[in-house]
Amino acid sequence: MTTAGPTELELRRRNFKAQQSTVQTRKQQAVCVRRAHKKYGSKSQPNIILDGLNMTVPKGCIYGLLGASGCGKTTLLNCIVGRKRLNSGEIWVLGGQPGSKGSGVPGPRIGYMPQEIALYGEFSIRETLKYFGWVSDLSTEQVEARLEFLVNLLMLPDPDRQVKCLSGGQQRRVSLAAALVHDPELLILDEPTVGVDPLLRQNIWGHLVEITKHGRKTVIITTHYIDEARQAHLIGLMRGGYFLAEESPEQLIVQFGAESLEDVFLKLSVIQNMGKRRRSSILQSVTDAIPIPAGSVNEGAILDDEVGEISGEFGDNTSMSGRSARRVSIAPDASVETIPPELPPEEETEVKWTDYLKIVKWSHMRALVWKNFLWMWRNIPVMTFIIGLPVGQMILFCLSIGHDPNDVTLSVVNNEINYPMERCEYKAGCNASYLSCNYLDYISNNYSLIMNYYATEAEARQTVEKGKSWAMLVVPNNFSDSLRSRIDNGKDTPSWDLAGSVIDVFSDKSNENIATFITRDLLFGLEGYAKSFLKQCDIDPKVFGIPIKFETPIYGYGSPDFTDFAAPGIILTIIFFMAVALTSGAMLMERNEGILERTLVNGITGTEVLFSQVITQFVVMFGQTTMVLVFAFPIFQLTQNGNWFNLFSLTILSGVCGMCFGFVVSCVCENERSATYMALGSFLPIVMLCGIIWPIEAMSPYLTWASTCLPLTQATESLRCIIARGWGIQVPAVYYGFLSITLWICIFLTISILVLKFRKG
Ligand SMILES: Nc1ncnc2c1ncn2[C@@H]1O[C@H](COP(=O)(O)OP(=O)(O)OP(=O)(O)O)[C@@H](O)[C@H]1O
Repeated sequence: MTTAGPTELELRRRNFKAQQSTVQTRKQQAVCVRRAHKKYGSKSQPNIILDGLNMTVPKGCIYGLLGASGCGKTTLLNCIVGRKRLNSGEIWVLGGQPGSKGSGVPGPRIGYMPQEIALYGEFSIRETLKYFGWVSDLSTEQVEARLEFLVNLLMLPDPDRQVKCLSGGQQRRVSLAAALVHDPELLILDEPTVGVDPLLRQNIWGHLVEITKHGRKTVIITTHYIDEARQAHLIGLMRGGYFLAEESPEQLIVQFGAESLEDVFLKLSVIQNMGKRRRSSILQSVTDAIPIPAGSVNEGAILDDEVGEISGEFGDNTSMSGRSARRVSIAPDASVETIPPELPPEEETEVKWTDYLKIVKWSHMRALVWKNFLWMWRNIPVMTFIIGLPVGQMILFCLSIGHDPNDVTLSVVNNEINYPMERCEYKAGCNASYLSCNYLDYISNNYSLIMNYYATEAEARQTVEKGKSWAMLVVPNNFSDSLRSRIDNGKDTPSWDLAGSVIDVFSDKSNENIATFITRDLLFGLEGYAKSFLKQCDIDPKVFGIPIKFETPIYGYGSPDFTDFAAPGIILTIIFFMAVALTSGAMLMERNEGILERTLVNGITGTEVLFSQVITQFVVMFGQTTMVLVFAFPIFQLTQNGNWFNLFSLTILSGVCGMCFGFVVSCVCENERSATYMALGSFLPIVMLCGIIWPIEAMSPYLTWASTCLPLTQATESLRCIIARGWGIQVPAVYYGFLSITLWICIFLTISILVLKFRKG
């Protein structure tokens, strides 16, 4: 669609006047790009995308950015909206440099529609527009009014339908509506008409023409339908990192005597290619055969494909770099010298020092937190799983870790009895014939050991060697008599009785834990049996006991309990890593679907995104922590002698710490896969080094030092002190845990904020 007759504004758009390139003139454009260089890839293999590109978008125009796929249009737009950084060059947007304080860019002055859909599939159209409207400081009533208008303009379906249920074309229109909802000064649309039918495309262009009519709004649009760009006031034809031409479509068509813009683009591309090979005489003849309108092409592009400026800059066309000054811009109509007086005023925003102190904006926080909760509400099965998962892990821990092994089999060769003719059974009394049978019976009854009897050592040894039994016990044939002699004679016991009163144990120590349990049971069992036997003989049991007595412990448990030892570390680890997974997952989802980029262009800051996630995830973590603690203590009866508040707050802090680590993971990693590697890669070191499953005192001295600095080490020790010793916050071992984890939260948050701030392009 074209407007009838040249308006004053159109005249202005066509009028160029050579003048000095000053910051002043650059600030007066809607967008002004100078000597832009942007490359991806490494130093040795750079992929140069923008190569000295100049671009001038006057206020109040529709600027069509055209070029082949992959030529760098999206990259250029991302640099303009402040989401990517140039390697060198300058960009001015609405009078300021993107990202500088007070420029308003990124912010609600811009409406940005990225190439990807970048919307929340679970939200309805209404909710989507409400979110983007709120982000841009609109009230709910204003959003509703705009919604009605945009539904009509873009022929959107019922606003209460969910975005994920719409067709691809409908989703693109919702995405466009989200960019238009706050009626911004500068609209940047990356291929808004892809997949849109011709009638609707016409509507969209009609709307763009309408909003730019009064010169207050500016539109930059990329499209693959080159001919629809005829409705733009200016077009930039991009190729090889710079513009082949930057001119009004009518003028280009006239100058090149072409039928369509597509023809112009083809001609310019051929000319540019020929310039690259101008030393070839064969190609030179072809070049000569193509009619080139005088002064209409970027000579620099022909002469030297490394250089890049072509801009016929609106009121600024002498601003060429040394290199690009060799180029000839597409000539403006030099006959017209006047510039209409009322250029849109220069945007100057005063920056107060207090602005630097404002970390978050409450309207932004409201929109973000509302959006996060709405997403959760729409994903109840996912959320149930997320809250239920730590509980499941805790139940598994309580059921599986730290308990004594059951039914451990031992192979016994008792040479005191004539096996298999005779049975080895308990016989009461001081004069019982086989004390070994009484001892083995005592052990079987009091410990979870199963005795299997064999006639020969060879048979018994085979069972151990084949893994059917964990140890072989060999009882000497005169064990009972020798033991009695030992008790009766004390230090005068003959050496044969000393040797004859010893049961030999041959263990399978391939499983250290089970071997240790067997050793413990045999020793404690012997002590227990000896005491009962001595009592039956009216002898003081102390005679046989070792001269050390373990009284009731001051803290902790009578018998070693690994479940209670490991529980504090396990609780903190579960909550920490669930938060890592949840946060990095949520952030990466937003980032990779382009939603985060879009939100940041709307003026939301990385810090606000982080804080909103902190608030939302905190609620989730609260639920997770409560459930985990309920299952660990009241239900599974793990020891808890301490203050519930301290226990709860330290667990929550570990979740917050995990959340902040999740932010770091999502900021540093490009995709879910690298995030998974990073999270998994950190899991085992933390579990191994933080004293969760083994005391840090047992580590090598250097590791002990390193371990002390890790996020969960002090916290685990602190939690152990709280629940096992019942210590309060005033005790250093307890508050060190709180301090260390708080310090880690600050470190992770700072890293995330810095990475979000500085990692662009
Ligand atoms: N993050 C990135 N890292 C490395 N290369 C990139 C990155 N983003 C884009 N590129 C490369 O930069 C070039 C320009 O990409 P860009 O998306 O800007 O092109 P485009 O003109 O918008 O293409 P299209 O019209 O197909 O969307 C492409 O070759 C692309 O592969």
